[in-house]
Amino acid sequence: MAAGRHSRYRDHEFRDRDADVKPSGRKDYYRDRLRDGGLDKDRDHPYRDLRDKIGVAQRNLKSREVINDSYRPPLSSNFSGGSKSSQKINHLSGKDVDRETGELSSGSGSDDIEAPISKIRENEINIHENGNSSMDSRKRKFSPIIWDRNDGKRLTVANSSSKSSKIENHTLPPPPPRPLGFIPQHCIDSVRPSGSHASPSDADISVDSPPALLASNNQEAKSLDDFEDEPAPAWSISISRWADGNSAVNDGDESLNTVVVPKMKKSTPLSSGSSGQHLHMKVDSPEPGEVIISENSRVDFSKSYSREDEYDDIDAELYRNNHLNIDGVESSTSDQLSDTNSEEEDGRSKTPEPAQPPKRSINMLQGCRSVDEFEKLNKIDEGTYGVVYRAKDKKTGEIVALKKVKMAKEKEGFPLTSLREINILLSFHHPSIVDVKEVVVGNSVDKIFMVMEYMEHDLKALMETMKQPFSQSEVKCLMLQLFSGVKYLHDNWVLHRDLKTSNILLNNRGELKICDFGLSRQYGSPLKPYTPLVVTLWYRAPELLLGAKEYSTAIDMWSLGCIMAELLSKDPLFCGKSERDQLDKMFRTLGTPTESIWPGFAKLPGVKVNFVKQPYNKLREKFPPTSFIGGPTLSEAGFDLLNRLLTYNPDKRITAESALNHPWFQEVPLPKSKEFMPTFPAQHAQDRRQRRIMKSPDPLAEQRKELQQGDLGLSTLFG
Ligand SMILES: Nc1ncnc2c1ncn2[C@@H]1O[C@H](COP(=O)(O)OP(=O)(O)OP(=O)(O)O)[C@@H](O)[C@H]1O
Repeated sequence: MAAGRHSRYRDHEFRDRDADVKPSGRKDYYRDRLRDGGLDKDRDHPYRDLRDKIGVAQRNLKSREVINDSYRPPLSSNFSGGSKSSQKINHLSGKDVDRETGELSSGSGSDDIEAPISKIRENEINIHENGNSSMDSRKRKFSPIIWDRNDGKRLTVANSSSKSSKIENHTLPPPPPRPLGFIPQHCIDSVRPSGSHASPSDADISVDSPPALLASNNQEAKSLDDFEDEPAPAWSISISRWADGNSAVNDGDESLNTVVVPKMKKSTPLSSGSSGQHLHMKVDSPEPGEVIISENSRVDFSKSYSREDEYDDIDAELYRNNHLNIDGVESSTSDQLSDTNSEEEDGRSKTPEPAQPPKRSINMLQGCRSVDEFEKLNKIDEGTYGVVYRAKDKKTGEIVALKKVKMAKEKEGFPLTSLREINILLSFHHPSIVDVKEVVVGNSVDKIFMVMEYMEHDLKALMETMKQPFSQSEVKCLMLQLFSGVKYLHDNWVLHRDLKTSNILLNNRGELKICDFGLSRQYGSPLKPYTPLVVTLWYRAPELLLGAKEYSTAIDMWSLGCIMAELLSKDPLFCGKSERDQLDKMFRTLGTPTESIWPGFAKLPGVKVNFVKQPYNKLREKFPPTSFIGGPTLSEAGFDLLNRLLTYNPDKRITAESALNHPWFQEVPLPKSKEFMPTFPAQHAQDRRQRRIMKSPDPLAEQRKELQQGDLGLSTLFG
């Protein structure tokens, strides 16, 4: 039956697989609605091992595997989800049991547990199993060793499976070693002291200009880069902190945290003999002890190594400035930052240098192809961190998305946000996370592009073209994929921190993928203060809006609640114009929180502001069980899930794992199979952003504005 329906579907419904022909998506969409709850047991595995096609990425992937194998401790099987012991633990603990501290899971949520919902997922919905069989071997290639950052000792993993039906497991395991990104193994080998098992986070990279790059750049020099639609910044080394090239990078602290860009002018071809051209940067997501925020939120690696541990990153820097402002320190941010810098410089000159870990060098760009190997088709969008193009791989004809790392005003190094995004996306493999195939370079190393699988839509732009919102079964299909992707992120100690409908991509095979990891970061235990200025305003959790100093995976779950509501109604749930307005709108709908429903609420920095006092949760009015006026409706179970996502107390907010097992997904209408999701005309030729009607204030734009104003965004809430 299902197979028959499947093939009929294929006969009738054109899927825009090559992304170049426009199907009559609207017609398909409404016809598909009739198939709500239709199940398909005869599905293929859409997960395509794209990296196998891409030589560079494949090599790098292999490198990461080898790297991590070399770090793998005897405990590793406990993390794999495949060992008997871990199965036993999971069976004993049951599906509601909190995830074990430090457990690494493939993200399916059903690795080891036989539960009705996992059967549905495996046999009917076909969302997770696509990743499962392959995911076991393709999950993030991190070593499961947990490192204590302070002393570098290996930590054991507690089998604490405390049961709690009310408090959701947002407790944090210690972080894993940092991903090594696209670092070739031989480079690691060459710099790792023999027998050393130092945490990868200590590693440092030095980048030589790759032969492939050098060759291709000769060709590139002939013509202007196709993808240059903005004047490329002349990345003048002379104005860089690291202008001194080799001397700078070999100098004390700076050698550990420096990005040095080759001495190269825009159209100067690299010569194959340019062995002196190095790009030095930290291997990992540059978090601990290395970042000073500059005007453009870029990495200033040169100053950072000796920073205090608790203020060790761009987030912490922002947080510290917030904190100082809260305490009433009167100084403009720029003053503050320059003061901080000079203090550190002073400190460095007075205090004896601590022993530095051994320097590690790596050839980061080795093997990168040239962007000339792609034909630009059109610009898709221009965001805060980059311009995204639709392009065609000239060799394979494959349509891809190219995200160009924005460095327009970049004077001082590679943007932190992009570094994190590249690192995370290259090390993550999950059906619900956008796949970055490789990194390619333009005619100079200041033009770096991420090559991603092309997705026809983002949910924001898509919903703006839809006359009706998604049906409940479609929303279920989308939310299951979303929860699955977010569970994978959280299981791997990453907070996305910018989940919103424009960062959720959908292709015409019904596959949803999370993109834009520019604000994401690894988190660890104990929590450190991070900036509350993350997450686009409309999707920002109340604890962030109220200035909580520590936050966790629950912030992403709040965003998912806003997204679920938006998918059901087609309109953003809370469209605040400012932080205060956002809270106001939230409280008017969900009720003003109290200390009894959210212990600790009264102590949050923002609570002193007088907000509307509204004692009732009126969310049900927006999503009633039935509607005679055609508004969005939601069953009891659906409303329960939405309420659990939009729970004020972050400790009680539902986790991605629990959400995947929520009864809403088991009741009719059942989640629609991806195969039966509607298709929509791909509007390739249009810049999605220009089409957007409603935009939420962007967190990075906010941060910049507030940095310029020197009040770091607290003026609205903190006086
Ligand atoms: N792989 C992809 N395929 C198709 N479109 C994509 C892809 N990746 C991103 N896009 C489009 O480009 C837009 C911007 O991408 P992205 O969010 O990664 O950039 P950004 O500069 O970080 O944006 P923002 O300012 O919203 O944070 C997305 O909203 C989406 O419409």
